[in-house]
Amino acid sequence: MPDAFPLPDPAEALAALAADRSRRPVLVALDFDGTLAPLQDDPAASRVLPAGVGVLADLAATDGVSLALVSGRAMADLHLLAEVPVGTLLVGSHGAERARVTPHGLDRDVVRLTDDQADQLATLGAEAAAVARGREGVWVETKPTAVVVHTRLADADVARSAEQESLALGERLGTGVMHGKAVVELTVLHASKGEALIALRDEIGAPVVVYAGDDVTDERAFEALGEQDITVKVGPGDTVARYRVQSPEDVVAALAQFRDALAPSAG
Ligand SMILES: O=P(O)(O)OC[C@H]1O[C@H](O[C@H]2O[C@H](CO)[C@@H](O)[C@H](O)[C@H]2O)[C@H](O)[C@@H](O)[C@@H]1O
Repeated sequence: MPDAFPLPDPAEALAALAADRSRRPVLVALDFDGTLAPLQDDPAASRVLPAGVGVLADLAATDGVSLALVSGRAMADLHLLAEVPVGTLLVGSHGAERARVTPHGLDRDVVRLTDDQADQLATLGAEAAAVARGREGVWVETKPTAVVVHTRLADADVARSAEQESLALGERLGTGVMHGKAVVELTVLHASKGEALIALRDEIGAPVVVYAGDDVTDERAFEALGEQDITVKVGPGDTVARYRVQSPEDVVAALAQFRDALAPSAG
């Protein structure tokens, strides 16, 4: 099916960026699920595409490039599943968790909830479990700052009613609500991929950010970036990104081309 909103492929913009040494360091920031890792019924089965593993390692080792993963995943989950190279910056829980991969494990900021927030998380968990109860294929994931109602395995009408109830629950008891791909996420902390990305860019002093993502939460990141940045929507759907590719395989191919174009001028 043709895209309702056709957007150019990022290849040309990435090639121009690679050729321009004045625009370093570049922050290459990537979403995980649906961007580097194809979507799975079981979130524990998600992995970076095999062809992407080496490309990420090469980018992380390239002078003038900082690599970051910016994900809704809980930090521990992201670190375990993504297996990214030392030096990679990790943003988890949509911005609520931050870490850097070191040779000895994660150097991380631990999220501390107030007593009230911990109570709120427990209540959301219990109420979300009540939404899932009796609905085949609906289940609840618990993260340090959120609970997530998953509906990917449910029939369409079951999924729809579970998502509607979850959204209402979030409005009633959550601090934030996010409706992603077959998930409704109910959070007890305000967090945004956009704010996290801008904080990373400022810390690194990157004049250009390359960001790719596939889901509605990635729109917060696209919105936070500017004309000088390269924002890439993965797959179909409305977006404020400037470029589009169709799949995680396309993301890896674009990153490989970027890596190759950077190489001659890296020394
Ligand atoms: O920001 P992301 O890296 O894209 O993470 C967002 C959510 O990812 C996970 O859910 C999504 O991926 C699952 C595995 O492919 C899929 O089953 C689910 O339907 C997707 O929504 C994760 O489970 C969530 O906690 C993340 O917020």
